[in-house]
Amino acid sequence: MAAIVNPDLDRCRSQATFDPLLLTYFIYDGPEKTKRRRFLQHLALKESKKVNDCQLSELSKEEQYEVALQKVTATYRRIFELGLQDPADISLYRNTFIEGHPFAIHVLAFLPAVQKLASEEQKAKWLPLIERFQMIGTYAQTELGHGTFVRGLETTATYDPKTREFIINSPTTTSAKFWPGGLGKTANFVVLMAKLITNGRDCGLQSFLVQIRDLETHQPLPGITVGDIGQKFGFGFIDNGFLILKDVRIPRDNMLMRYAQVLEDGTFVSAKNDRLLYGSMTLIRSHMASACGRALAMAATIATRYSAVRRQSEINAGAGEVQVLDFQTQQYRLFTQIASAYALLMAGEESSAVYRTVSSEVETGNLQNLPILHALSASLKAFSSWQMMFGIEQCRLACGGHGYSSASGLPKLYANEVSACTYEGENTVLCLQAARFLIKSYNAAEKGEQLPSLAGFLQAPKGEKSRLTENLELDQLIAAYEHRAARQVREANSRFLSHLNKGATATEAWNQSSQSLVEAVVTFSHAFVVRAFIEKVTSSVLEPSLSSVLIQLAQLYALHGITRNSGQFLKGGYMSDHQLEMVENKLYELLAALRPNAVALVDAFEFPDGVLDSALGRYDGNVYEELMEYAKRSKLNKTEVHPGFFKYQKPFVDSLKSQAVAQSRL
Ligand SMILES: CCCCCCCCCC/C=C\CCCCCCCCCC(=O)SCCNC(=O)CCNC(=O)[C@H](O)C(C)(C)COP(=O)(O)OP(=O)(O)OC[C@H]1O[C@@H](n2cnc3c(N)ncnc32)[C@H](O)[C@@H]1OP(=O)(O)O
Ligand SMILES: Cc1cc2nc3c(=O)[nH]c(=O)nc-3n(C[C@H](O)[C@H](O)[C@H](O)COP(=O)(O)OP(=O)(O)OC[C@H]3O[C@@H](n4cnc5c(N)ncnc54)[C@H](O)[C@@H]3O)c2cc1C
Repeated sequence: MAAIVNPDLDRCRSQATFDPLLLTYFIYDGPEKTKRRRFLQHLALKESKKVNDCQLSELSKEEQYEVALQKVTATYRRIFELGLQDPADISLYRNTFIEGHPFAIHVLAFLPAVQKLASEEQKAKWLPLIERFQMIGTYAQTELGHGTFVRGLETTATYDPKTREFIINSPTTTSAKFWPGGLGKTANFVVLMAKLITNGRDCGLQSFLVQIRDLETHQPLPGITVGDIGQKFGFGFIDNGFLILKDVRIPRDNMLMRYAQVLEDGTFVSAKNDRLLYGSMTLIRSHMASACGRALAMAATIATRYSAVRRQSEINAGAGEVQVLDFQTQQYRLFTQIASAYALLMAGEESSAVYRTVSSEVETGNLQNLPILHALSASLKAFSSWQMMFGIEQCRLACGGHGYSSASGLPKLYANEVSACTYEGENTVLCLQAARFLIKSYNAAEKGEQLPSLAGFLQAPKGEKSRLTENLELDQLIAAYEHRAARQVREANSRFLSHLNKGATATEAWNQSSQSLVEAVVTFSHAFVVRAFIEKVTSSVLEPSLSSVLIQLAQLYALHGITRNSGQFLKGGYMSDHQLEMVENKLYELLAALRPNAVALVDAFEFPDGVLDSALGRYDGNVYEELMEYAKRSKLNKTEVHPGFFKYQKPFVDSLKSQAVAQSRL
């Protein structure tokens, strides 16, 4: 029987000025892919429930790990049975079946690392085993003492030409591998980053395939100490681990030898470019804007549906309590996050496309565009994870008290997803990497050299004024963001030069201008996202009713960024006070204009209830019934009177009672 939909939510849906199905097609690349998506999600949810219907967030870390392992093995069993081949189908099916799991790094980093770093011969030997989970691995780079500064890693791999083996050691406490996902209890192999020493010479960081556990007993192999690192902020279902290696011998063939090699006699043949070693990090970073967009879209769906159901306070006295979605402040909070979610999804498509182009060039030995890919993937990873982090928290706050309850699904979403600001490179550090590219490009532009299109905005003439009018011309919005980015890069460069001129070394001057450099990179990424959003919307063939709403959303995204960073747009008189005031007025107008479409805009993401896992974000809006059910399921309600009452509370109260009686007798 179809559930009765909350009437307020129903009315919101009927007010939409466009067909949300057309938007779903736009998001998921057409009717065919949407149909397939629905089919796979339906199948995954049905089967997932059969395997285990408990909520991971209600379990202890140990229980979460076990259930996640149970579910991920069932997921992949079904994936093989169904014969799913397309990576997009596989990740959709898996991510619907289970929210997170201990095989994540096997799939996302171990497999790609072997694909990218192993020779053809090595790939032929290992990939079939890895793909069929006969080898389960993780990516072991970070150590207790170093994550960011990869050149500072201390694990050593010393070549012994007599036995043609590498001897792997963790020589210090800080050299223990620490954090790799799946290392704690799951993996039996690692791709290990270690300092290669051969013929007495330190040849820098290289990658090695190391077996750490017996394939039958799963016991650590001799010389291996391995375990889980304990409770974390989120990600309870992943066993991030530590690993200490003592005189562990691996055959020479286990160095991943696609780019660099050690010959039998110990001669080192270096790679054409050392940075190719970082390929699997670049892969994940390139896809993170989409992942962040998805997470923010989930939060925005929950908070928007709830805000349509929640009635509180009156706007006009005596006219009855309104849906909280009618408050302008709520619209500002939520519609800007809906816009951000769409913006990150569009930018993610663009950065994945850049990844595909450049990585196929790299495959053919053309490394010319690698710095561009590195700068884009690093900066966009940082920008999108920061926007997502801020956005999910805004959505949670927008749900008032119930947003603080785990029933909302928002605390766990935040706790899991916020890690994206740290893993695959701490955000600030990645911004500083992208800053190197921008500063080099800026200086090249000053010399009149041709720039890659990604940095083309640096060539725009200085001293321009914004021509943005009340029509909110899309090209003028892009121009405003690119002008701002160019100016921030110029300012950061000037700061750097002024420190140099005062006698600082280049590295000191870089450090003294680094906050300014990070801000310049943020403005660069922001401009990239604004352009990607606008170009995607304007270059797609859309029904006018849909296109006008998406344009409003893109305008809202751009105007919101201008108002939040108005100082940077006013600098040098680029925008006038009048224009800024107009931008603010237009932003408020857009909030009102988008109000009838808010629920349809989030419905179009088509997150099934089983994926949102939120009492507040249910499609049918039966929020209060579900909150009450959730409360009743609390483990504390299993007994009417908790044993703690007799153990602690009553003795305490009684002791005070008898003391009071005793005192009254004095
Ligand atoms: C069909 C597609 C399938 C897609 C599958 C992927 C899907 C992914 C979706 C993901 C979404 C959700 C996932 C959720 C699950 C959780 C996953 C968690 C995974 C976590 C894994 C990890 O965290 S692994 C560890 C990551 N560690 C880091 O990132 C370390 C950060 N540090 C560094 O990268 C480097 O050390 C450094 C760059 C900061 C410094 O390096 P170094 O000391 O060597 O150098 P320099 O600063 O001197 O720079 C030297 C020059 O090299 C250039 N450089 C640096 N890095 C790169 C690179 N990656 N590529 C190219 N070039 C690079 C640098 O710019 C310098 O150049 P110059 O300026 O010219 O000198
Ligand atoms: C959930 C999770 C999963 C992970 N999974 C894996 C995995 O599978 N495999 C793996 O190998 N690792 C993994 N990691 C480790 C992760 O990649 C590192 O934690 C990350 O790269 C940050 O490095 P760090 O911890 O050394 O931070 P630090 O570099 O110590 O950062 C501390 C502070 O110092 C600042 N800082 C450091 N260097 C600079 C600099 N040069 N300039 C300016 N500021 C600087 C940072 O900005 C930050 O504010 C994971 C981490 C997490 C949280």
